[in-house]
Amino acid sequence: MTQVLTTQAVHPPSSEPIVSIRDLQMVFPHPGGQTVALQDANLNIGRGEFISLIGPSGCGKTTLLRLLADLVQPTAGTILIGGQPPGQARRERQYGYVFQAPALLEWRTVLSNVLLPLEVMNVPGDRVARAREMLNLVGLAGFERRYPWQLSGGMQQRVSIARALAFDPPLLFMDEPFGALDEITREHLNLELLRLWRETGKTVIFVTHSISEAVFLSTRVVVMTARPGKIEGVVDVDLPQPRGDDTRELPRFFELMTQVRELLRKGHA
Ligand SMILES: Nc1ncnc2c1ncn2[C@@H]1O[C@H](COP(=O)(O)OP(=O)(O)OP(=O)(O)O)[C@@H](O)[C@H]1O
Repeated sequence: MTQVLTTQAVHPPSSEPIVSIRDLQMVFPHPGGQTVALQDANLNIGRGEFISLIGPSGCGKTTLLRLLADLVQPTAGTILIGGQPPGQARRERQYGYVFQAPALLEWRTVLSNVLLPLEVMNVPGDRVARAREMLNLVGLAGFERRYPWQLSGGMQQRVSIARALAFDPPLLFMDEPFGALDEITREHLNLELLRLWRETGKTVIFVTHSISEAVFLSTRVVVMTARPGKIEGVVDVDLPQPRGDDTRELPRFFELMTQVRELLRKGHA
């Protein structure tokens, strides 16, 4: 693993990592062979970091998120989330998960989509107030009674972020949440996400295919390589905070994009 620069996080990571990944390996068997989706992955993530995972298609980014979320079990290695195995972290609702597609229930209103996980888990307290608060946080106050099909793709993805935040988890896993959106909407949601990250102090692990999105959002960019999926290097993003549209004009922004691109090329080679 290559350390390229020093970390400059807005929420300085504590000495105790919130996520610790050690010698992680994931092999999927298939008829006639096996796919090594992930090999020798090692990474510590500090509380309050914003980590992007970037790499070619099939390099194991989603697999890594699914392993962290206890949706699949590794063939070797260990993961600790807040010092606990992923299964325990899941039971304690330590993370929210935002998928590439918003995956909202079409027959439920925006408010009741955000309420759903609170209802399913029978969370005590004023659930409606909590759901409204989350919708407010993602800029959707006033849209509570709309249905998903009445919203744009970007707004639907905001609803799914509000839903993932309903339990107020310290960690947010996001798998290419803005991949299907046009560039301007994506840039707008990037700004919104950074605002949310600053206001809440959550730790975010974000999968993307976009170099500029990764550099703009992150405190560190983890570059992965395909077949077998490995961590090629980690770029520490020392751009000043808070970031805004002018961040994209900084010479340092372009330098960091070049560093990420070079690591990606190295991985491809
Ligand atoms: N459940 C599964 N069974 C068998 N193989 C799988 C399974 N899940 C993933 N794989 C394989 O593991 C590899 C990594 O897949 P993964 O979806 O993690 O990649 P990715 O980097 O997220 O790709 P993309 O950028 O295209 O979303 C791929 O070769 C994929 O075919």
